[in-house]
Amino acid sequence: MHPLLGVSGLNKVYEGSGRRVEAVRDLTFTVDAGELVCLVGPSGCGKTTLLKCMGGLLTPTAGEVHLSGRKVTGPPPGMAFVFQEYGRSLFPWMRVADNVELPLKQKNLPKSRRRELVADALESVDLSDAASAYPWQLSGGMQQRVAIARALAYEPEVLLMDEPFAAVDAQTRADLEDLVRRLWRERGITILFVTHDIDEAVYLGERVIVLSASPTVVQEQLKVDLPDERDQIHTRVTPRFAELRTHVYEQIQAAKRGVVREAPVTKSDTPPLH
Ligand SMILES: Nc1ncnc2c1ncn2[C@@H]1O[C@H](COP(=O)(O)OP(=O)(O)OP(=O)(O)O)[C@@H](O)[C@H]1O
Repeated sequence: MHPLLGVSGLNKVYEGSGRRVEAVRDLTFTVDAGELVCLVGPSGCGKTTLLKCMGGLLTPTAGEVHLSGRKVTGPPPGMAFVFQEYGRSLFPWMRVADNVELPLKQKNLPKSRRRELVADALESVDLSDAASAYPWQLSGGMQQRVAIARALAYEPEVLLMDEPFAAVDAQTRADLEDLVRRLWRERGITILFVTHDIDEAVYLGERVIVLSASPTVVQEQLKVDLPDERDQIHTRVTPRFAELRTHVYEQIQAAKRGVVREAPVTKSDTPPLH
């Protein structure tokens, strides 16, 4: 079976204004259909660059991205994004429902189907009653839920999320994390979630891919063997959660010092239970 998403030998060099930055050196990993994978790495390690290459928004200098066996050369129809800056990703002059509906207009769906998808997505993020509000009338967390609804309504195969909760307060963030896990379980979407927050990566992911400092390679892949049912109060205080987060933390520290593990990439590479 082919993985749904494949990144092979990805390299990205930015050149211009007398500056040459090798943001991503050599990245190879795959994501299976229905997985929820978190990518975590030090600040500036090229996470956004990687997601933009995966989403066909940037052309890699070398290497390839495949979605369902097809090479990505531009934004693929089966992918949706949620970015960190919800304030900039929603149109302030459009009502919530219109913001959610906008990308669907490219899909040539009848108006009635579009309305159905919008209503369903807003209900999923618990915002049905905000359909006719403007984004600026909502809190930051609510605006990010609108951005999530817009991505859901599009019915993507893959959802790419780039530090989507970095700008909201801690309590809202916890709620949004639980929302992502719930939507993932209910809808069976494949999710690639980028974060620099180690706890968030371990709490959310079924697998964590640790990236090195720039120029970036995969430092390690770690299977998160926490129970499927997770909750903010109990999961985060389990000994296993602490072990996993410590392990990822150590890997990131090693990555910052430039120590790459000798056998970095195995899916079953989970620190032993103590
Ligand atoms: N358009 C660009 N032109 C030149 N250099 C760039 C460009 N975009 C990113 N870079 C450089 O590439 C490197 C990786 O940047 P990127 O934004 O991908 O990292 P990141 O891991 O997402 O960062 P953060 O965690 O701080 O959001 C940085 O050194 C950055 O300065």
